Order: sequence, then structure tokens, then C-alpha cells
Amino acid sequence: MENSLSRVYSPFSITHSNQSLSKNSHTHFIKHSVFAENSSIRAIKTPETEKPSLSPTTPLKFVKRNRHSSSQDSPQRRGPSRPSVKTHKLNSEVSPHRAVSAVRLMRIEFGGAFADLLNEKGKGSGDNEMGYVERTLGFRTRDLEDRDLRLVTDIVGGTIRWRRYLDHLIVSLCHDERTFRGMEPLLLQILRIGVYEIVKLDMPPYAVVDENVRLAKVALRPGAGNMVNGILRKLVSLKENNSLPLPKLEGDDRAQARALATLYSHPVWMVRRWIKFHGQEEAEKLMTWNNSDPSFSLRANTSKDFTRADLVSRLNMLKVPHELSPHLDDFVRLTTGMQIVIQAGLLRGGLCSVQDESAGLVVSVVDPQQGETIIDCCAAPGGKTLFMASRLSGQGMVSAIDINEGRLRILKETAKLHGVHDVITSIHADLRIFAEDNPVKSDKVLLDVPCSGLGVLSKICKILTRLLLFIHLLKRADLRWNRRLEDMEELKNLQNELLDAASMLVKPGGVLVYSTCSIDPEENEERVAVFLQRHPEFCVDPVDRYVPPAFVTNSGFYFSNPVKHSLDGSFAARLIRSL
Ligand SMILES: C[S@@+](CC[C@H](N)C(=O)[O-])C[C@H]1O[C@@H](n2cnc3c(N)ncnc32)[C@H](O)[C@@H]1O
Repeated sequence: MENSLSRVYSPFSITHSNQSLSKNSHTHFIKHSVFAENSSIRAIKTPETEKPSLSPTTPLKFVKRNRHSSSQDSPQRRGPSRPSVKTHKLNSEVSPHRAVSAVRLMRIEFGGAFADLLNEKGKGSGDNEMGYVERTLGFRTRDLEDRDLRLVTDIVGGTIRWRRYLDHLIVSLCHDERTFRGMEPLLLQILRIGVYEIVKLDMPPYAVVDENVRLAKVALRPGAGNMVNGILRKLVSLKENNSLPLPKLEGDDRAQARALATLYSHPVWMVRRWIKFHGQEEAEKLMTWNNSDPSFSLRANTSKDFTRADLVSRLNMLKVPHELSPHLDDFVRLTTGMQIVIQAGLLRGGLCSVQDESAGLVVSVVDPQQGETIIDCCAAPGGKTLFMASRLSGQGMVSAIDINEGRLRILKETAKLHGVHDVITSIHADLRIFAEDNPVKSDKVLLDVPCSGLGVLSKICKILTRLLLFIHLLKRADLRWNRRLEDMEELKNLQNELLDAASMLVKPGGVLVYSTCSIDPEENEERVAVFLQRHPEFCVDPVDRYVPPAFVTNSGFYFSNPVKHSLDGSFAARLIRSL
């Protein structure tokens, strides 16, 4: 049944194989979101200035029961093990990837963001997600195919990244700001998707209008569809006349920063900070990088006797385009084809892992040698621990400390998968307490601190496990909206405390490496400078012996700049303890 009802869809030519559904059967599926009816829940505000009134923990409950479903077949009652697909009728009138995208966007904005991203296909473990989509929209969509899944990834990532820009256009096209502010969350997500598809993906505009109108009508109500129709049609006409209502770069510094923040879709505080530290031109380049599609690197796991040459031949067999990293012997770069790599089981088999070269270069700064004892102070989920362990070739020990038990469990499981568990001891502890209580001294200590992540706004790779290990990539496009200026002060205090604690674990003559995935000088050079004032027993060991010259700063630190090196931003200082 599913196949016969599923549609052929391509983003550039939209065709329906089942246009013959009657009007009645269409209205049959129309659902009302509780947001449409509950005027007390008015959630959407523009990013950064105001938060949605739904708290991240507010359970999402969007739909009235379908009149054809009884309380007995509620997905919640049935539990996760029973397929949710029998609950509602399949609705084949809406494009499934748009329906799923809209629901994922809701979850990301209102919480539970990533639980449903942990599946490869929107089926299997994705029963969760499809059940959730169904409960939210009130109808079933067919399971996602690979092509749909790629579209969902593109649409969700792009719509989040461009949220401020998209919202600016939507507000400008609404009758007034109140209309925008009073909009139901699901309606807003559908509009964002439509605007993104028209303005940023340059998809055939009238097909996009049609599809999103249909989704709004079916998922919400006919009036919502009319609103989508009005706004998107106005947008199409403005775009065709090259007169999109975008802000101009004029006025004082604040006004210009606000305009840039909208044009490049970043929070205003970030734009102002980058202009202050790097100048406007560099800030614009940085934001362009953040908005670009992330590329990925793979590290061949030599601990399993799987060399980069082996990896290259597997990628050739799989026809995945790649190039060798010029900086690191075990690394290969991919621009596309990650899905193929995942499906081929290379990650699941522990033959390689996803790791940005910027993280690999931090390990180069540590320079692990056989027989050494190394403490990785903030180790989980373990990207650097694993790479350091593989460098020990079975001789030596890495103690992996982390405060987060779940992430540490991932590290342990991945270490087994990668065949390096014999040289890793994992320790669940707060580093600050551990260092006070354990007078251990190590040859080398890596402190990869929690940080703003301002170097990885184009992506963050997370390694996650479920049952047997699966490795998934999550493009954390939403990170920019979740960071606040106030976080920076808290983070800097934590970084100071962790540095003090980590320094206690270094033996005389030993090495302390402080690293971040941030490009912010206050988290990088400034933290090191104030640490050295507090700890005159440490001095800087310039990193020019460990990384290529292009990555060495004037002060002898390692720094990867997304704009200059086309890698994620990261920083490392190598400090030697004299006594
Ligand atoms: C940037 S992440 C580390 C990434 C890791 N080094 C890697 O390469 O996969 C920072 C880690 O610090 C941990 N952390 C935060 N506060 C901590 C503390 N007080 N003690 C130990 N670990 C802490 C977090 O749980 C998080 O896993």
C-alpha cells in the first residue's frame, strides 16, 4: 500500500503519482494543531532577542486525535516496540521530507532536538521519529528514502542556519509584526522551509509554494495554507523583481552589526564580537564559512591495521570522491558521500572515524610517544583520546577523565570498537575534584576544555552510540542560536578552574596542552596568559616542531582559522612544567 501511494519527488521537478485522491479524502486528513486553537501558547519570537515561550522541556503535543484513531491505538500507549504506522492513514498528498523537516525543526527549537536525528533512515530506530512526526502532524507520511533523508538534512540544516534571515523576510511580508509573533510554531516552520527553498535553494518557486501550502493545509487548517500562499507568492514576486526587503548596511556601528547579523544570519552579539576582534571583512568571511556546507574528514584507524591507503582503496571502490589531507598522514577529506561511508559500515566496523583535521592537529601538538602516560582531562566522547591511544601502538596509557557519564560510556564503547581499549582507562570524575584527590603525575596532560564552540559553527561531529555502535554526524547548525554572550563569562571561569586542576597532574618536565574548538581570543590566548601569571612554573613550548608553519601563531600557539585553512576553528597551547 505504501509503495502504491508514495510519490515521486525531486526537488527540481515535483510530480505526483497519486493526484487522483479526492477532495474529500484530502479534507479527511486535515488536522488542527493545538497551537491553532490555544491562543495562550504563542511561541515564536525572533532569534536571540526573545526566547520562544515554550520551555525546552514543554512536552510537544500538537495534534488532536484523528477521528479514525481510538485511544487504544495511541502510539504512546502502544509503546515504542510496536510500529506506529498503523495509527493514522498514510497521507501521500504532502511531500514526506517537508513534513519530517518541519517536525524536526520544531523539536530542535523546542527541545528533544537530537533524539530523533539518531537514525539513518527515519525507520528502524527511526520508528521513534516517524511516530513523533505522526503524532505532531496527525497523519502518516511514508518512510523516508535515502533521497528524502538527504533533503531533510539539507532543509533542516539550512533553515536553522538561515533562521534570522528567513524570519526577517517573513516579518517583512506579514501584515504586521503581531501576525508574525502570533504565528503557530508549525506554521512558522513551514514558512521558513518555503522561504529557504525559494531564496537560498533557488528551487522552482511555484512548486515550492504549492507543496508548502498543501503541508500547511493538511497539517494545520485551510487558513494556514492561505497564509503560506499569500506570503510565499509575495516573496516570489519580490525575488523575481530583485527587490527582496533586506536591511542596508548603514547607520552607526550597532545598526550595521544588526544589518550584517540579518544578512548573514548570526546573533548580533557574535557579529559585534568578531568585528571587534577580527575586523568587518574577516567577520563576513567567517560568517560565510559558517553558512557553507560542512565537509568532513576521516581518520584511518591504524590500530586495526587499516591504513590510509586501505581507506583510499575502499573509498575508490565506493566511488566516494576524496583527497588526502596535506597535514596529517592518517586523514582523508570528503566533500560528499558520507552517507555512503556510513552505509558501507566503515565507521561501524571501527576501521575509521570522523574527525576534523583541526582536532587531529591538536593531537599532533600533544605528540604522544610510545610508553608515555597521558591524561586526557575532558576526554569524552573521545575523538582525541582514541587518536592518542592509537599513536601509543599498545605501549603506554591514556587516562580519560570526563564528568559526563553518558559521553564517557560512548568513549569506552568506541575504544573497544577501535581496538585501543587496552591502553585507555576511563575515569568518571569532575576534574577539579579528581586533581585534588589524586596526586598522580603524568608525562602529558591534554585539557580540551568545554568552550563556546565558536570555531565549529559550520558543524560539530558527534559520535554517538546506540545498541551496536553507530556513528552519526550531526550538523549543529543550531549552536549559534543557543550561545549567549553571558555564557562566555561562565565558560572562561570554568576554563580557568580546569586549567588549574589539569596543571596539578603534570610531572616536572611534563607537558600540558590546553585546547579549544573556539576562535575567540578570550577563550584561547587570554586564558593561557592569565594561567601563566598564576603558574610561573609553566612556560610556552612553541608548536612549530609539531604542526605545519601555517598553523603556528606569533606566540607559538597552534591555531586553525576556518577562513584561512578551511578547517574548523581550533586552538592549542603547549606548556612545559619546569618543576
Ligand atoms: C570539548 S568537550 C571534549 C571533547 C573531547 N576531547 C574529544 O575530542 O572528543 C569537553 C568535555 O569536557 C567535559 N567536562 C566539562 N566539565 C568537566 C569537569 N569539571 N571535569 C571533567 N570533564 C568536564 C564535558 O563533559 C565534555 O565532554
